[in-house]
Amino acid sequence: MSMIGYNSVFKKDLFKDQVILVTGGGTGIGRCTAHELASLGATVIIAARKIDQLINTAREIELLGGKCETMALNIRDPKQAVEVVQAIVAKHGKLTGLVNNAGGQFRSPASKLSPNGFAAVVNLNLMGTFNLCKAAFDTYMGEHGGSIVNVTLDCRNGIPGMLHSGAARAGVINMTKTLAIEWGPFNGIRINCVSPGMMMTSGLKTYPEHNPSSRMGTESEAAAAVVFLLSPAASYITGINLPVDGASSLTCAGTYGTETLFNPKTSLMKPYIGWLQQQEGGGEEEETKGQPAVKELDAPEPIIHLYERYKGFVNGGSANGGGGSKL
Ligand SMILES: CCCCCCCCC/C=C/C(=O)SCCNC(=O)CCNC(=O)[C@H](O)C(C)(C)COP(=O)(O)OP(=O)(O)OC[C@H]1O[C@@H](n2cnc3c(N)ncnc32)[C@H](O)[C@@H]1OP(=O)(O)O
Ligand SMILES: NC(=O)C1=CN([C@@H]2O[C@H](COP(=O)(O)OP(=O)(O)OC[C@H]3O[C@@H](n4cnc5c(N)ncnc54)[C@H](OP(=O)(O)O)[C@@H]3O)[C@@H](O)[C@H]2O)C=CC1
Repeated sequence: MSMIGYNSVFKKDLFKDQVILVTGGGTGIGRCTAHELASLGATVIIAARKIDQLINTAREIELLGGKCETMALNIRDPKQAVEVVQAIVAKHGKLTGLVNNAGGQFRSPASKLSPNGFAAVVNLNLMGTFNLCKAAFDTYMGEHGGSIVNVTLDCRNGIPGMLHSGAARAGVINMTKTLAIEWGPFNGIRINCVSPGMMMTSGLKTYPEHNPSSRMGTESEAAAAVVFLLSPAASYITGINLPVDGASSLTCAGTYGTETLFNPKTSLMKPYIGWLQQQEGGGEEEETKGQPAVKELDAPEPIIHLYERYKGFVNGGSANGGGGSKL
C-alpha cells in the first residue's frame, strides 16, 4: 500500500529560524503581530520610540515562551533605520522579515493643513517605510532575500479629514508594487501591503468613534493578514495590497466616508477570535493551561455607536469636540 505524503505549509514552527523586525511592535497591531510571529517560532525584534511599551510587550512574549528583543527607533530617521538593521544582522546573522507597521497621523480638514503638517505625516508613513525597506535591502535582503509587509490604511476612496495620510499610504502601496518588481529578482524578495479599515486598537484613542461597515476590526484580524503575507504560505504572492476591512472599502464612501451600505446594528459578522479577545474573555489574572495569563496593558475602550459622532468632521469641525489630536 502506498503512503500519501503531504508537506503542509501551516506548521507550528512556520517561522522557525526567522528573524523579523516589527516597527511599532510595542502596541496595537504591531504588538499582536509580534505575538503571532513569536508563537510560530520567530525571533522578533520590536522597535519604536517609546521603550517602555516595547519592554512590556517583549516581556509578555517571553512569558509565553517566545523570543523577543527591543530596540529604540524613529523610523523617520534613515540613519537610525540603517543602524537598527545593521545591529540585528550583526547579532543574529540575518533579517528574514520586516513588518513596517509604525505609523499614524493627526486629523485635519485639508483646508486647515499646513505644508509642514502634510510633510510630517508623509515623512512618517511614506519616508519611514522607505527608510526601513532600503536599510533591509542594503544590509541583508538584497543578497539573501526576505519578506516585507507594509501596514498602511484604507485609502482606496480617499480619506476625508486625513489628506496627508491618504496620500502617504497610497504612496506606500504604489512603492510596494514597484519594489515587488524591482526586488523580486534579488533572491525572491517579496513585498506586500495590508490595509486595515477601522480597527479597534490602542491607536484609536484619539480618533472619533466611527463605524461605517457593520463592525470594527480587531488587532488580531490585521495581524493575521500580516503574518500570512509574511510567511512561506504566501510564497507566490508579492506586490499586492490586502484590505482587512470587512468590505468597507467596497462601499461607495469607503471606510472613512459619511455614508454606508451597511447597517451597523444588524451586522451578522462575528469578530475573529484572536489574541485580544481571548484576553478579554479569559480574565486578567487567570492561569490557563499552565501558561501565565497575559494582562492587556492598554486595551482600548469599547468603541460603539460611532457613526453619528464623525459626521461633522469633514466640514471643518471635529467629530469629538476637539481638533486633530497628537499622541
Ligand atoms: C477624519 C476622521 C476619520 C475617522 C477615521 C479615522 C481612522 C484612522 C485610523 C487610523 C488609526 C491610526 O493610524 S492608529 C496610530 C495612532 N497614532 C498616531 O496617529 C500618532 C501619530 N502622530 C505622530 O506620530 C506625530 O504627531 C506626527 C503626526 C508625525 C507629527 O509629528 P511631529 O513631531 O513632526 O510634529 P510637529 O513637528 O510638532 O509638527 C509638524 C507640523 O504638523 C502639525 N501638526 C502636528 N500635530 C498636529 C495636530 N494634532 N493637529 C494639527 N496639526 C498638527 C504642526 O502644527 C506642524 O505644522 P506647522 O504648525 O505648520 O509647523
Ligand atoms: N487602528 C486603526 O484603525 C488603523 C491603524 N492603521 C495603521 O496601522 C498601524 C498600527 O496602528 P495601531 O496599532 O492601530 O496604532 P498604535 O498607535 O498602537 O501603533 C502605532 C505604533 O507606531 C509607533 N510609531 C509611531 N511613530 C513612530 C516613529 N516615528 N518611529 C517608530 N515608531 C513609531 C508607535 O510607537 P512609539 O510611539 O513608541 O514610537 C506605535 O507603537 C499604523 O501604521 C496605523 O496608522 C491603519 C488603519 C486603521
